[in-house]
Order: sequence, then structure tokens, then C-alpha cells
Amino acid sequence: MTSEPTPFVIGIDGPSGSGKSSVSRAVASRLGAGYLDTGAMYRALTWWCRHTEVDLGDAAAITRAALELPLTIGDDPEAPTVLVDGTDVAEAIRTSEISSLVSTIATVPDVRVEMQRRQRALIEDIADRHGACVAEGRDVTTVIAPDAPVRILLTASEEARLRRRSLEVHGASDQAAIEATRDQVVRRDRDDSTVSQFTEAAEGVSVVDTSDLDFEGSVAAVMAIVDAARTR
Ligand SMILES: Nc1ncnc2c1ncn2[C@@H]1O[C@H](COP(=O)(O)OP(=O)(O)OP(=O)(O)O)[C@@H](O)[C@H]1O
Ligand SMILES: Nc1ccn([C@H]2C[C@H](O)[C@@H](COP(=O)(O)O)O2)c(=O)n1
Repeated sequence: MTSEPTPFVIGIDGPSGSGKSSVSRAVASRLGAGYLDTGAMYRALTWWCRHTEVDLGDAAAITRAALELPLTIGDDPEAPTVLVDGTDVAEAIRTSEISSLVSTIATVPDVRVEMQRRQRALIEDIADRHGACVAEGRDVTTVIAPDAPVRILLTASEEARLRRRSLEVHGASDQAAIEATRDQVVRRDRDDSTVSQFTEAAEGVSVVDTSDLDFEGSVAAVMAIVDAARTR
């Protein structure tokens, strides 16, 4: 009798601008795996709260919105889709407004419980259907999938992360562009790290520092860890 191969889960956490989303998508594509961007789920909830005029100072109202959130998230790493109540919000959730508000939502404890419940179910489903799932965020390696066979903390220096994000958002990395990006990177990480541990690797989590790597180098470093785990 042959047994079914165990679905393979790769968890990648890290601070803002470390390259989690872009590297995770590239790795998932190379592996033919499904992809889950857990941060997109918090962003979608933030968009939904704004859209339905939820008071962002009211934690109970935000929690109710999280429980009711009509979210459909795609798992194709080449084209990850995010629909809320049938509306395509993939672009709308990346605005500076959502980036600056999302931590307020993501630090409500009961919101996290609901999002983590959804994320565990999604990872299981994606891994079952594709044979493997690359899931990225802030607490995948520690809370959502602490038993995943591959767990990676993708880091980069604050300077590198600010430079990357300001290039992406403002098309420049001069001092003015860096200052305009600081809130979305440094303040957001400070707020987010009050509820998740993504600045230091938990036991058993491999660290990939991308500060001095180019994008392909970051992908290759993650692939080397994945390949080693697959042949174990
Ligand atoms: N060596 C590198 N490794 C990964 N990404 C890099 C690298 N150099 C530049 N980048 C670029 O940095 C930018 C930020 O990457 P990405 O959005 O994947 O980060 P992130 O960790 O998911 O950030 P956030 O949590 O804020 O969404 C992207 O435009 C990416 O192409
Ligand atoms: N597992 C996760 C993923 C994300 N968040 C929060 C923290 C971020 O500010 C926000 C958006 O994530 P991003 O798109 O920047 O990766 O969502 C979290 O708390 N836990």
C-alpha cells in the first residue's frame, strides 16, 4: 500500500520590507506550491472596516467585523487575488492609508484569534490541494504553523528595508523618500511586534538575512533551506 505524501508547509515571517511577499511568491512558483499572504488578510479587514465605517477605536466592533469578513483569498503565487464581498481589493489594500491603519486592527487580540483560525484552515486546504503551501506573515512560524517542516525568519537591516519600501512606494530612496516611508516600516513594526515575535527567530526557525542579497540571492537562500528539508 502506498501512503499519500504529507502536505508540505513553508512558513516565512519577518519585518516590513524584508522581502517576505516577493520571495515567498517566487519560492511558491518554483515549487508549484500554493501561496498565502496572511498580511493581506489583515489589510482586507482594515479595508472592510473603513468601507463599512467601523469605528477603529472600538475593539468589539472590529472583532465583529473580523468574524463577519466576507473574504475570498486566492492562492496562485503568480496572481494572488483578494476579494471582499465580491470586490477586488488587491490594489486598494496596498495604499498608504491602509498601511498606516492596519496595525490598529492587527493588534486587537480577538481579531488575531479569528484571523489565525482562518489562516490555519486556509494553509491546510492550500497544502492539501497543491501538495505544498508557502505562507508568510508575522506569526506563521510561531503561532499559526509552529510545526511546519520549514520555518524561516527573513530579515534585513532597517536601512535596507526602508530603502526597498521607499523605492517601491515613492520610486526614490533619497532622504525625503525614506522619511516619508518611515511610519509604514519602523512605527508599524514597533506596533506589530507588541503582539507577534518576528524580530528574533524562535527555536528551530532558520534566519535568512537579505540585507546584502539581491532578490535572486534571497530566493536562492530560501530555496536552499527548502531543498535541504525536502531531502531530509
Ligand atoms: N534582496 C531582496 N530580497 C527581497 N526583496 C527585495 C530584495 N531587494 C529588493 N527587494 C524588494 O523589496 C520590496 C519589498 O519586498 P516585499 O513587499 O516582498 O516585503 P515584505 O516583507 O512582504 O513587506 P511588508 O511586510 O511590508 O508587506 C519589493 O519591491 C522587493 O522586490
Ligand atoms: N501573520 C500576520 C501578518 C500580518 N500581520 C499584520 C502586521 C502588518 O502590519 C499587517 C500587514 O502585513 P503586510 O502586508 O505588511 O505583511 O498585518 C500580522 O499581525 N500577522
